[in-house]
Amino acid sequence: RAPKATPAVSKLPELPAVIVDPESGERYRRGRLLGKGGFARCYELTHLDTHYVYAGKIVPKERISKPSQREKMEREIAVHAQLRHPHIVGFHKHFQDAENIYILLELCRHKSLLHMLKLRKHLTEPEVRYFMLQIIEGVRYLHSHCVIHRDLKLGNMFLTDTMGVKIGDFGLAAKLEFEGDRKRTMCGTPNYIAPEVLGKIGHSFEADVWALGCIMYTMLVGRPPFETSSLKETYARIKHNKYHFPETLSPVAKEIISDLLSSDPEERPPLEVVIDHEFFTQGFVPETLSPTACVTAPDFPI
Ligand SMILES: COc1cc(C(=O)NC2CCN(C)CC2)ccc1Nc1cc2c(cn1)c(C)nn2-c1cc(Cl)cc(-c2ccccc2C(N)=O)c1
Repeated sequence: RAPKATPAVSKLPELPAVIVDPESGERYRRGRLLGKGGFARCYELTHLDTHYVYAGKIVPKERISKPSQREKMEREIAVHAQLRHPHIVGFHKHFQDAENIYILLELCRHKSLLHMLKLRKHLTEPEVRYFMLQIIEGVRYLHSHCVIHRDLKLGNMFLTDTMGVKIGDFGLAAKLEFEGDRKRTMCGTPNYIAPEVLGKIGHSFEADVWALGCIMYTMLVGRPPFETSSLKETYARIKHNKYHFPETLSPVAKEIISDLLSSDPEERPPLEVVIDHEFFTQGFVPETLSPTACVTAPDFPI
């Protein structure tokens, strides 16, 4: 029998070294590839006049040829463009040319919490207090603007020069249209998916609170609470709320994480209650963190 032909994956055309915004004529030098996510490739883009450096997400139009893919891209831009907050990644502008869609975002030079955790294995409680308080402020801002992020995860928590946290990647975000509105579908699979999203019974802001519980557990323990080698088993553990705490975790950390990981969305505390929990009020919170210290394992527990 003739050998099976390998499916041809269309090779993307080389991107130009200088990218021009057709409407404004502004030019950007394309620097190094920072990473890939979904259909996007992310490069350092330097404005040739101001020399300002952006994280430029570039999406080839041929990769989003279906109407549903185009609508998803347009929704991500529409949601992110309206947001402005110290703990939300800055949205500068977007434009397109014949081949690509370009989204210019705030560059976060210390990458993300995912990169940091990979170097550190797990973080200390003071560091988790420092990062969680900023992430919670960002999520409170989103919810106050009727936006559910729906894919809060360490890889979307970007770190600035001063180790500040900025929430990014609004590719799965949704805007609720009215009080009590609930979403029943989602195109794409969040990393820390809540039980009500799995059960397709309708989800809202509480799905983000669940993800915050997963993020906090992962930073302290070094692995996600429901992680297994099989997606089916992971989903079964989420549905049955099956996870364990290592003995090393303090009782207050266990208590707030358990609240955030309540199976019933209505039992998860509102974020204004979370920040008043003893874990955040009774423990040392660093004013600042040093970039170098953060990415090297401490010799002693701080
Ligand atoms: C200097 O700033 C950065 C350096 C690096 C870096 O050194 N990456 C190295 C990874 C290993 N390879 C071999 C060499 C490059 C990563 C992110 C940076 N900053 C940054 C990225 C940003 C944003 C703001 N700031 C925003 C907003 N979005 N993204 C963004 C966008 C997309 Cl499409 C992918 C990813 C992405 C990059 C890598 C892994 C994971 C991801 C991910 N999906 O988050 C990130």
